[in-house]
Amino acid sequence: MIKIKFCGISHIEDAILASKLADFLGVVTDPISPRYVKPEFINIVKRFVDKPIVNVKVNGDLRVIINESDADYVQLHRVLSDNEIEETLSYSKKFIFYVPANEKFYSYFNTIIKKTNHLILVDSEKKGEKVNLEFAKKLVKEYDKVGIGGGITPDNVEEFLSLNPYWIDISSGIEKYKTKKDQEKMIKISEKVKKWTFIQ
Ligand SMILES: O=C(O)c1ccccc1N[C@@H]1O[C@H](COP(=O)(O)O)[C@@H](O)[C@H]1O
Repeated sequence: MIKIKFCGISHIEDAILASKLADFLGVVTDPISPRYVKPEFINIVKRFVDKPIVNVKVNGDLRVIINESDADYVQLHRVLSDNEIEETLSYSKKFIFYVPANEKFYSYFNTIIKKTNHLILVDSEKKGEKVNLEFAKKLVKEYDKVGIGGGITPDNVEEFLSLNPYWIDISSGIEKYKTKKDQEKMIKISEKVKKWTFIQ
């Protein structure tokens, strides 16, 4: 079954429901985000749920990010330098590498898959925009650990599932308002993913 990551979790009750419906829970600990929470929130969430928690970060030093919480994964939501990619090889942490959905980042994608075997998230170049699905489709075919994010909602999720990614990543599309998840939207997406797998 295609896996689900519900991202931008900032309330315990949302984390508890997400842990019943999704495979990964994302917590954004970068102050750049309106969904920002302190890294300590991850350690609190881990007391309530048994699904892997992803610490999503745009900026900051890798060593600091890795050590600031007990997250199971670190999602590096920026384009890394060659030195930073090399640096990730020295850590035992599991990473998610963000690849912006634009042809000009195809060589970056290739560098990551040659050097590492971590998860990759292909997501829109600009937050709030829909991902370039043609580019996402190409990456999904070339590497089996690609997830897709960027503009997924309960109403359009089938379009993303049809590319058969390893996982899908949803943040704003499951919100009631910024920072608060809409439980009905989370349930609707999870049901659609289950049904999709069943009819394939
Ligand atoms: O969600 C955020 O606020 C965020 C901030 C900074 C970097 C990444 C962020 N979220 C990631 O973007 C995807 C897609 O989001 P959306 O569904 O289009 O709103 C999300 O799942 C996170 O991995």
